[in-house]
Order: sequence, then C-alpha cells, then structure tokens
Amino acid sequence: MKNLLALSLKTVQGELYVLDQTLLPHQQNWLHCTTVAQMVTLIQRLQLRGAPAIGIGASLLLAYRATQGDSREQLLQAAEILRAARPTAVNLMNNLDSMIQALRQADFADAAVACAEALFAEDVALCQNMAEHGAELVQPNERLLTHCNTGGLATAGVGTALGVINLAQQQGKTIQLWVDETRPLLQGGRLTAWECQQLGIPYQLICDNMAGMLMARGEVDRIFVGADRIAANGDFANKVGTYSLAVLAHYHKVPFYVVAPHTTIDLSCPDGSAIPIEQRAADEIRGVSGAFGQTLWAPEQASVFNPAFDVTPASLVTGWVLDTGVYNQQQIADGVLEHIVSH
Ligand SMILES: CSC[C@H]1O[C@H](OP(=O)(O)O)[C@H](O)[C@@H]1O
Repeated sequence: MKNLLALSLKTVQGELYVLDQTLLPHQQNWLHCTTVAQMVTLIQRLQLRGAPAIGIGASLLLAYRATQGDSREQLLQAAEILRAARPTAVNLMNNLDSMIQALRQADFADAAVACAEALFAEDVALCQNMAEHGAELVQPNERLLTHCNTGGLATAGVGTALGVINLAQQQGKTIQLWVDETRPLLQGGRLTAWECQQLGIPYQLICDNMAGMLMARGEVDRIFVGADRIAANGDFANKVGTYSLAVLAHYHKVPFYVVAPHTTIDLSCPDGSAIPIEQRAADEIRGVSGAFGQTLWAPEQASVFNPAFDVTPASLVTGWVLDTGVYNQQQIADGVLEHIVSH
C-alpha cells in the first residue's frame, strides 16, 4: 500500500494508523490498526468517525488484510462484518461494496489495495470540489454556523461543510463561525474547535440550544452541515440536532445547506423515513463532565433516548452542495440525485 496521509488516517510503510478522535483535542494518539475486530471497535467507539472517513478506514483495513495474505473468502467475510459496524453513514456500505467488487477479481489482493487507494484519492478530490462549489455561496463578513464535525477529521480531504467554510476563509471572505458543541459527544466542541484553531478560522463555541436565539437576533447569515445519508428525494440524515437547526433556520429565513459527496447518496432510500438511525449507549447522555473535572451523572435508573442522527426533510433545505455542484429544491424534486449517481 502507498503511504497515505489524512488528518485522522494514515498508512506508513504498508501499516494503517488511526488518530483516536475520542482523545482530541487534548491528546493526539495514533493507533496501529491491524485487525477487522479492531477497526469495528474504532468505528463503533467513534475513535474513527465521520461518514467518509469510516468508509475509507474500513476499506484501507481490508486492503491491509489482503496484503497479509488473507484469503478471498476471509476478506469477503471481513467486508460484511465491517459493513455492519455502524448503520447510518452509507459511505461505509458504498465503499465496502466497491471493495467487494475488487475482491471478485482474479488478482483480488492487488485489486483490493488499488481500490482502497482509489477511494482515498477520490474522497480528497470530492472534498475539494465541494469546498469550491460551497465557498461561492459565502459572502464577505458572513456569520456562518455549523453542527458536529465535518472537517478533515471526518474525511480523507479538507472535509465537507467545514471544508466549504475553510475555503471561504482562505479566499479572504473574513467569515465568523458559530460552532455547535454537538451533544452528547461534542464533535463540535472538541473536534471542529480543534480544526478551526489549526486552520485559523475565527469561531465561537455555543451550546446546541443557543442557535435559535442567535438566529432570532439576526446573528447567523448561513448554515452549512454535513450528511451521513441522503435519500433519493433529498431528505438526509445527519448528527442529531440537525433537524432542529433546519426548522429554526426555516422559521428565521436563514439559508441552510447540506454539504456531502455523491458517495453519501442512497437511492435505495426513497425518502428519509427509510434511513436507519443508529441508537447509542445511554451513558453517552447520562454522564456529563463538570467544569471542575468531575463527571456529573443523571440517575442510573434514568431511561435514555440517544439517537446518533436525525432526519431533515428536503423541504427545509435551501441547497445541496455536492462535489458536482449546488442544487436547489426544484432540481432535487426533478430527480437530479439519480442523474448524479448514475453518471
Ligand atoms: C463529513 S462527516 C458527516 C457526518 O458524520 C458525523 O457523524 P459521527 O460523528 O457520528 O460519525 C456527523 O453526522 C457529520 O455531519
């Protein structure tokens, strides 16, 4: 395997390493990943997270196993196990389906390595294309808002929504960014804040429940979020809290954009109701770290509802920023997503 370098993934002399995102921003700990079970755990614990990144990480692990002499049958079984690691982000399934096709070739080991490397390179290019299309929407001095983490940590390239925001900043548009902390795992407060500090993006961290009052005060000009799966009608699943943001944006007439590569589109989902939503452990919500280093716990007996994602209907979306361009509701209703996926 080639040496590959992304913010949360790298291959060095044929070995695969994953940056443990649960320890960011305070520790940068690269984990050497050699087994399927290890990769499944990394994905399920969100040590490796972000729709594109988990698809690429799983594919690179499969390619690594191929270089270690695993048989085609072992690799096909591994692909099915990896494919089921998390249920919502369709990039995982799409990428592994490409790997499964490669494993059906006669020279399956070389084909698997080539496929994983191609998926990595593809995502780098898709991220750049999304950034360029999306940054054109941003006007100078706008106050932008984003939810969760959609930067380099979540992809192989510059990111999706945060890639758009970063390029607008690089173009000298002097934007400001409101960063939703994104309860319960603080992908915004820990990861987007960390990326913004490295990128020099001026940001202010807010609790998710503050976005509404900022919009009411006219302090949000445009919102960019990512996606884990986009249905054929343009509905999409993204980190929980996205739907609430979209409703508030609609009410306050704030332009609301979803940014995703075409590898996030799933035409087998006719609308958002068909998107499987991952349910996660109760303790992710029951436990909150206090300001003095202690953990504040809700009652152990507390019954908890902890969906990792929610679904935003296309009717609340101003535009879809994809690697192929920016699309409005009419274009989505006219079936542009099917055209994009089939070409
Ligand atoms: C470009 S990442 C897309 C998406 O993935 C994140 O979910 P998670 O942190 O659970 O992997 C979040 O929904 C991002 O918007």
